[in-house]
Amino acid sequence: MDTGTYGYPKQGVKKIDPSYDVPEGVDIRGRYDEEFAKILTKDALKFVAELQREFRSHIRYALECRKEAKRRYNEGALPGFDPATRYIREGEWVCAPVPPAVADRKVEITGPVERKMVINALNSGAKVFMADFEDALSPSWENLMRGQVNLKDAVAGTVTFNDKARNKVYKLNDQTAKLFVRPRGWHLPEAHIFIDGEPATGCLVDFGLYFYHNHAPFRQTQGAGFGPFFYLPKMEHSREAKIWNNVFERAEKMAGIERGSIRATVLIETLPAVFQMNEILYELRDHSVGLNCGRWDYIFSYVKTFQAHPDRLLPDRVLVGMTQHFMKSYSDLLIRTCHRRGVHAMGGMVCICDKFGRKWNKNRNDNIHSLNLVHYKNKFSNVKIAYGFNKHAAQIPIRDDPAANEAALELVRKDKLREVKAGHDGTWAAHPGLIPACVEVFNNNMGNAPNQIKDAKRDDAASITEEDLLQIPRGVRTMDGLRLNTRVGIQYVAAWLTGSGSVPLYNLMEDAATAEISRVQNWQWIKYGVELDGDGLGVRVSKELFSRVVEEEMARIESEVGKDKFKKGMYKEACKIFKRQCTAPTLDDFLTLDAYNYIVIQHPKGPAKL
Ligand SMILES: CC(=O)SCCNC(=O)CCNC(=O)[C@H](O)C(C)(C)COP(=O)(O)OP(=O)(O)OC[C@H]1O[C@@H](n2cnc3c(N)ncnc32)[C@H](O)[C@@H]1OP(=O)(O)O
Ligand SMILES: O=CC(=O)O
Ligand SMILES: [Mg+2]
Repeated sequence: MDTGTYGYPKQGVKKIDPSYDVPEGVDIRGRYDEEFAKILTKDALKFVAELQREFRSHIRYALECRKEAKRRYNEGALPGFDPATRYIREGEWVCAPVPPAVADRKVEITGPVERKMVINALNSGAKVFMADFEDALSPSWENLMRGQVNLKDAVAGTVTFNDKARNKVYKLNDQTAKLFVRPRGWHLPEAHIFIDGEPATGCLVDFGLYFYHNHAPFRQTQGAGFGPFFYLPKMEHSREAKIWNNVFERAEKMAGIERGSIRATVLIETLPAVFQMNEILYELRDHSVGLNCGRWDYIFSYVKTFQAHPDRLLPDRVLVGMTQHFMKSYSDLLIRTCHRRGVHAMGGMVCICDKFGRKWNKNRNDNIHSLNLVHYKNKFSNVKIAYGFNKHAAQIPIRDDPAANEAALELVRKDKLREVKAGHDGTWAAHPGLIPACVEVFNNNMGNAPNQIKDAKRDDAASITEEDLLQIPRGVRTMDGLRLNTRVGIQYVAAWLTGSGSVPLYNLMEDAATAEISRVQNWQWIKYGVELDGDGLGVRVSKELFSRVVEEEMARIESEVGKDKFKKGMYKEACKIFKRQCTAPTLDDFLTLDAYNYIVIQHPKGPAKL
């Protein structure tokens, strides 16, 4: 098809729908857009289709293996180190040297591939910007394709954004962060691109299109001969890392660039993967720049892995912080593993880690509101319980309240101090407002050294055992926790359905990973009828109780966001999805898989369901 058929014909002539010029076997079902067509070129799609054809059976097999592992865990098995790969764990080998362009990664900012945020993130003063097609992005056709356009312009150095309402033009500074791109996880399909009659694998679309258009300029302007750079999410086993390694080799061959040019940091954010860290690095040893503690998905994965183990219930979400033994063991072992293999050990998304002694008093009564629990309120309004656990939350700046903002920043500094002292080479922040505080802590503790790979060997962590990594988190469960999970979960899904994959809720950052914790925790508590032992109420969670909590939290959301926004938003649909998932007899693997059906818009309109 030549480009002449794309446009709209002259007035009076019947409109011909423009369409993409596709290679054999590829069918684009997403809306046509001239800008998108510059990304969805025939050659770029040919590359994506080649990746899909070469790796689809490997991906299918890896996903089948996940199911098989789930079946074993559900029958009582525990994840652990694989005796068959002991030689890899015990062998003396190192990954390829870290490329000089990314030796220093002290502070990394993350964010969705939205145009203004891409510019702000690259200008933020962070060393790296992780541009996210994953936890922080709702994968609608528009978001994905605009994201590709934005990244292409960013790599070319030409990206601008005109905020007409504020009369402000955004453009890149002279000095910008280095770009890493995080494609979706293996499990997510791309329902707007069919290859040989099947939806494409989401991450191969994200990777393939980005790589195809950007590898050459990226290596020239950003990577000093290396790159592009990636973050790889949600893997459960080294066989998945092996697929990525092969994808990278295939891409390098296509581009005619040296093997080992592409580099990636793998997020260790599933419980099974913590036992595979050496094996994952080994598979990617020519393409690795380290591992990252994806702490939020990791907590989600703890619940998911132990979904059939009622003896391993999580306490309130805010209590599962980095000082819980299983979390500390995970981050310590990650540091040791990475440094032993010569690569970065990256910390996680900034959070509050606050020793707090919580008191029930009159000021907290709002949290037990209604549910006909007035008598409980009265009964317990004077009860004082000092729990002394850590409060754990993804922090962003608090506008309009300097004192609260300073207190939050202080907690961020503490979390970052813990990370840098433990030996992490860098950390994550979700907002530009947190970068100076994080930079200060890392610079103060690392001086001019770009990283701690050689200096923080953490040999003491060699003794960390399977028991350490699986230890049940301590803490209480409360009605507050159930309510907060519900209120946050529903609002997050509502935002996701309307195109926002990361949102500020109650002065904290929520994204797909944090929302997953809320969902699976509710599911677990309902499934096992847990007693809410933390607030002295002694109430057991049941479907009926949850239904009433949902009703009341929906009323609260409506009053908080206002009737108009509530009506126009997708709160009711979100509530339906969230409620169904929390009460399903078997746990859905991912919140976003079912929700994805709601955001697929195919052209010409066809059945959206996958
Ligand atoms: C568990 C994980 O996977 S963590 C990684 C995935 N999650 C993320 O990446 C979350 C990233 N963060 C965000 O999306 C945002 O910070 C939010 C949604 C939490 C809050 O966003 P907002 O409400 O817009 O924040 P706020 O109004 O304070 O923003 C102020 C300015 O900072 C910018 N900004 C905020 N966060 C970011 C970011 N992460 N990257 C770049 N710019 C940002 C805004 O665009 C805005 O710019 P402007 O003043 O030029 O208009
Ligand atoms: O992706 C990061 C996480 O914490 O999850
Ligand atoms: Mg994650």
